[in-house]
Order: sequence, then C-alpha cells, then structure tokens
Amino acid sequence: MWRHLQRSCHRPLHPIYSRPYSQLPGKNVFTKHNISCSAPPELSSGKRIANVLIAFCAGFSIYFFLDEPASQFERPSNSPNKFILSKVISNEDSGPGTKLLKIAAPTYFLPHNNTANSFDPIWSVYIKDDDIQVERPYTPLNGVDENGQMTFWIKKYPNGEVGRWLHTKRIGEPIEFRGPLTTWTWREDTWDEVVMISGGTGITPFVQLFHNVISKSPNTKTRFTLLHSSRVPEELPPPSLLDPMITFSIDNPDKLKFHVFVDEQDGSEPSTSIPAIYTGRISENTLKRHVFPEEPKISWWMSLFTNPPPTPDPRSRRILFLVCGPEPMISAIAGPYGRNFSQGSVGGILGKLGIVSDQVYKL
Ligand SMILES: Cc1cc2nc3c(=O)[nH]c(=O)nc-3n(C[C@H](O)[C@H](O)[C@H](O)COP(=O)(O)OP(=O)(O)OC[C@H]3O[C@@H](n4cnc5c(N)ncnc54)[C@H](O)[C@@H]3O)c2cc1C
Repeated sequence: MWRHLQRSCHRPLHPIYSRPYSQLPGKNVFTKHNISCSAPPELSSGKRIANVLIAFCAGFSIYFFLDEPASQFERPSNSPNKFILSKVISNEDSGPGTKLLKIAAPTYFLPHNNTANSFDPIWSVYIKDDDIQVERPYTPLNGVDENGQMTFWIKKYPNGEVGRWLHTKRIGEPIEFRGPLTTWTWREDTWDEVVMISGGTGITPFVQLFHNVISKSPNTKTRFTLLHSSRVPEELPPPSLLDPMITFSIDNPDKLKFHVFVDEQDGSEPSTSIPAIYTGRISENTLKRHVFPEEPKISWWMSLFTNPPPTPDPRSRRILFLVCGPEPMISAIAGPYGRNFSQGSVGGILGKLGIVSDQVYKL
C-alpha cells in the first residue's frame, strides 16, 4: 500500500485530478484567454458587480445549503472514473495523527445494490482534495454499511497533502470520491492459510477482508492469521477496528489468529483492551513462532524406531502472505516492490523462509 505513499503519491493517478494545483492552468492563462475573445457588450460597473454578486450567492446557496441524502448527491454515471459528490457524516480523532472519517455513499454502493465484482474485497476509493485537485486511494473499513455510509481510518503525515486536508473536514462538508477500485480479490477454496501482515494504517484492507469475508463465511476452510504492528501502544488502531477482530479470534481460534505488536513500549496505553501485545518488530522468529511452528520433537528413544518427520517445505503449502504497510516494512518482510509498481521478487524474511512469488501479495 505504501508504495503509493513513498513513490507514487505524485504520480498522475487520474490525468486531470492528480496534477498539483501549481501546475493547473492558472489565473494568468484564463485572463489571457478572455482578452483574446471577442468583447461582450459593455455593462456598467455597477451592473457587473450586481451580476457577479447574484451568481456568487446562487452558487453558494446550492453548494452549502443543500442537505439531502447521499442518493441525491450521486452523479448519473456510476463509472469508477467519475467523481461522486458526497458529504462528511462524521470525523473523529482516533489516536495520534489519525481520524475515523465517515462519508455518505450513493445508492448503487449500498450492499443490496452493489452486485459488481469490483466491490469484492479488497477495494478502495480515490478521494479528491478539492483545494489542490489531487486524489489518493483509501479503504472503506467495512465496505459500505446498510445506511450507505463508508468509514475510513486515515493517517495524517506531517507534509502529506490529502491526509492533512481530510483531517480538517467537518460534518456536512462536501467531499468527492470515485470508485470502487479493486486492490486484491478474495477467492474461495484457493488457500488453506492466509497470513496478513500489516503496519500502521496498513491494517485497513485486512479490516475490510475481516468484515466481508472472514467473519461472514462460516464454511470457509481457510485459516487466517493477522500480525499487526504499530510504533507504540497509543498508535494501535482504535477499538472499532480492533474489538470485533479480537473477539472473533478468541471465539474462533481455528479460523483467525490475531497477534498485536509494537516497536517499543513508551508508557502509552492502547485505546482498547488487547489480550497480549508483543514488543519488537515482526521478525523471522515471529513468523517461525506464529506461522511455521516447529513440529514437536520426538524423544531420543523413539527416534531409534521411527524416522524424524521431514521438515515441511513451505512451497508445498497452499499459503498466501498479504503484506500492507510502510514501504520499509514491506521490503523487510517480503522484499521491495519491482519497477513500475510491479510486485517484484520475494525477498526479505519471506524470501529467506523459502516463500515464492505466487504465495505473496504486496498491497
Ligand atoms: C490501495 C490503497 C489504499 C489505501 N488506504 C488507506 C487508508 O485506508 N488509510 C490511510 O491512511 N491511507 C491509505 N492509503 C495511503 C493513502 O492513499 C496516501 O498515500 C496517504 O494518505 C498519504 O497521502 P497524503 O496525500 O496525505 O500524503 P503525501 O503528500 O502523499 O505525502 C505522504 C508522506 O510522504 C512524504 N512524501 C511525499 N512525497 C514523497 C516522495 N516522493 N518520496 C518520499 N516521501 C514522500 C511526505 O512528506 C509525507 O510525509 C492507501 C493507499 C493505497 C495504494
């Protein structure tokens, strides 16, 4: 996920909207164009000012005082390339530098209406920063709920553009987004085991997978493991993200194993009760302990009569690793992305453990 943040954040994701404001046609270009046009009939300066004021007031009223449900905001086209005008329903602090932002979605996003494959987990939407005409992708945590609302967990970076802008948005303010865009597709009966490894807000796609697949597919045979890491306890995800997964993993240990890590214990507290928090980064030992536990050793006298069991080759397992987080974390765990935003070869800890490329997906 963070390859976008580190390297492609200024890549033109959408030809019109990804250009920084400074590069968009400016006031001078517009003025020059007006001068070259045939002159309109002369108006007295008083009339001109009155016209401008009337036009401004009309635009202002339409923009700010319409308070209609989300469905009224939708554009006629449901193309993922067209921006949809929506509005902020809530925007709440959720720890240092993060907010939970809730926005309205159009009716064709509602679960009972959205039959398109592109809504299959994991999907995201591009939100546009209207001030500078730049868009960034964000992952709706639960997809779209029955009320037609999407909730995002959004981090603000000190010099980041869209994240900082989203943090300033207040209830009722307009917001534009486009989508859905598929990030990764879940396929039933394909993997015996899916191991999700996340850092920081990189947990958001896995929260969506949890809500839309893991907690809703009682018959799936796939076992899931989530290893999540944040810098310090107070930066761990808020209760609305963690609590449902913690409860589910306690009630269904054969379906979901959930382990939480922090880089360091700085004396701060997590915002919810977590059964165990491991200190230290997710390492080779972590994976050996939680994903590849050693077979129980047989006693020396048993070994006189039986051959020791062969060490299982991870390549023979139907296991998939999904990795999402800051780019240095992706590199350490699964090796860096390739050129032109390709997956690249498997390196890092997973490479060392013998995991091959069709067993890894870097989100
Ligand atoms: C599919 C997908 C889903 C995502 N979902 C979420 C989500 O649910 N929640 C979430 O918070 N984020 C999510 N992201 C990340 C998000 O899209 C943005 O990348 C992130 O919010 C930063 O954008 P920004 O405009 O705020 O910051 P940017 O302006 O992109 O800057 C971010 C940080 O990187 C630094 N930076 C800027 N440019 C460069 C550069 N060229 N090289 C190195 N550093 C640079 C800045 O100084 C700043 O500290 C997702 C990304 C993807 C690809």
